[in-house]
Amino acid sequence: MIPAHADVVIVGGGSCGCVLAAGLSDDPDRTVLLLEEGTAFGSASAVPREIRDAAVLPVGPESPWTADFPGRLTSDVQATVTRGRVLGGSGAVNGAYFVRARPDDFASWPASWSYEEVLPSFRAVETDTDVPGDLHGSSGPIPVARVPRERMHPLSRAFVDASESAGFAPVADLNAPGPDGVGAVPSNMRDGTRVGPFLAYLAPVLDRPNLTVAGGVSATRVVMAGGRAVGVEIAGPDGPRTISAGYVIVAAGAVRSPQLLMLSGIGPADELGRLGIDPLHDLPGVGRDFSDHPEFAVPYRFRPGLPSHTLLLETVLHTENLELRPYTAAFGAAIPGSGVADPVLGVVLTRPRSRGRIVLDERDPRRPPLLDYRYLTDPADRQALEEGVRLAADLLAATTGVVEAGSVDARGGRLGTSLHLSGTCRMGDDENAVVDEWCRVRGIEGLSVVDTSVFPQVPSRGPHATAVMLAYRVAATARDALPHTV
Ligand SMILES: Cc1cc2nc3c(=O)[nH]c(=O)nc-3n(C[C@H](O)[C@H](O)[C@H](O)COP(=O)(O)OP(=O)(O)OC[C@H]3O[C@@H](n4cnc5c(N)ncnc54)[C@H](O)[C@@H]3O)c2cc1C
Repeated sequence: MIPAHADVVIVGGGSCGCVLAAGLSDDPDRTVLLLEEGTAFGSASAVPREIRDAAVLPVGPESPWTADFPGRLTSDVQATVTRGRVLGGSGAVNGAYFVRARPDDFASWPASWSYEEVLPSFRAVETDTDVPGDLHGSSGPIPVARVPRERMHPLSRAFVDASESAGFAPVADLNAPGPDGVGAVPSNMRDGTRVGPFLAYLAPVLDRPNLTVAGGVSATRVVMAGGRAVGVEIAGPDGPRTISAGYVIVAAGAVRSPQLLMLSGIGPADELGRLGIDPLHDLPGVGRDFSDHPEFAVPYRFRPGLPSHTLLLETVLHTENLELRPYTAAFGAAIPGSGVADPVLGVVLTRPRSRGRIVLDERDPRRPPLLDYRYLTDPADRQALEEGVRLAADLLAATTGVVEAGSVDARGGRLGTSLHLSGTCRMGDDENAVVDEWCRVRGIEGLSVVDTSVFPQVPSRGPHATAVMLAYRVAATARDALPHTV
């Protein structure tokens, strides 16, 4: 049963929402209500096999665990952008590549988020099963493991060999600061099971009497009174109603968090007014200047007879502004229904300069918004990606087992997105910042946004480990400050 009031209401049971709900309900004197639009599992054992299997991304067109959004990558490339819609969120359906942001990524964050400040939280969330030492955790709930070189798919091994022959250095631990090179992907998995924030953080505490998790419930508006968030309007199986809240945390992900703020009258006032939304609080940065990694797919075929079902990505090469990802499984095998028969070498721009924005649907702002990426609008991005594609072609030509490498022109290499959307409600103190350094919405009491929306920009690596670290650290910091019942 959904209570009429909770001390803290968290909107969105995704990667960050699960970690926040576990951290904040750790205090038995605080009631916490977690609202998730997708399916909520009542226990770890209720999680279906396709969500557990780290070799499969359960995100195809038929997936019941995702929501799709219209995306415009460039003026002439459209895309469907997938996000998790299930307890565990995008972290329940993702590639299980659990890599930390680099120390220099935190230069764009407030000083309280320097690499030195966040390292203890990176350590606290993980148990690294391969690498001992001070850089890694040994008692956190997320297991981090790598496929050793000798057990990699022959294609991954051959790619590592080709990279090293081309002069790139081997890197033993991609989660350690240090020079770029080629190394094994750190994955949040144990014995082939994807262990995301639901299984790691929330499932073990679901029986707490002060924690309610409600699935199939969508927050439609944050209710405001006198400059303060006082509740959440929801739509669920029992129809619409309002929940009162001592504090509201929006963790609906980088698409839906800014949309929910705007539907609540928090955002660029002129734009909200045009859409018929009463602008309660002018924050021009909501939904603006987001960043994500453009990813160009170079198709290839490898010698018949090699294993086809494997972890999708076992090794990557980092160099300057690029990540090269030799996906070993055909996307058709790893993403049911994707229809992509050949494996691809992904060429990712890790520090893109171009910025995009979320555009609400003028017909009805409650409909899925358009993600206008404006990829490659900065000429430096286009040039770097083209260099990456040339490097990919050279490395594929030198990779033993590759029998046909798609020339990008001939086989139609494709521009896509890595699905690492960040920065739609940026942290900071400039006029376009939406939240302060502790994720509190600027100028409003009782309201925070805690998810990848608040990253000042997309990290130069996948964002998942950084998202979990963020939620863990915010929960730990807010533990005493947020409302309690007694
Ligand atoms: C297919 C895919 C593969 C990826 N692979 C990787 C990878 O291998 N490595 C990596 O580092 N990153 C990867 N990412 C990115 C990473 O998983 C995400 O950045 C991260 O999980 C985002 O966490 P979040 O908490 O910000 O949002 P999410 O995990 O997306 O959570 C948002 C949650 O809020 C819920 N919600 C939304 N609106 C409402 C509402 N109004 N009311 C109630 N609930 C709502 C959603 O259903 C969802 O469960 C991938 C992403 C995708 C989609």
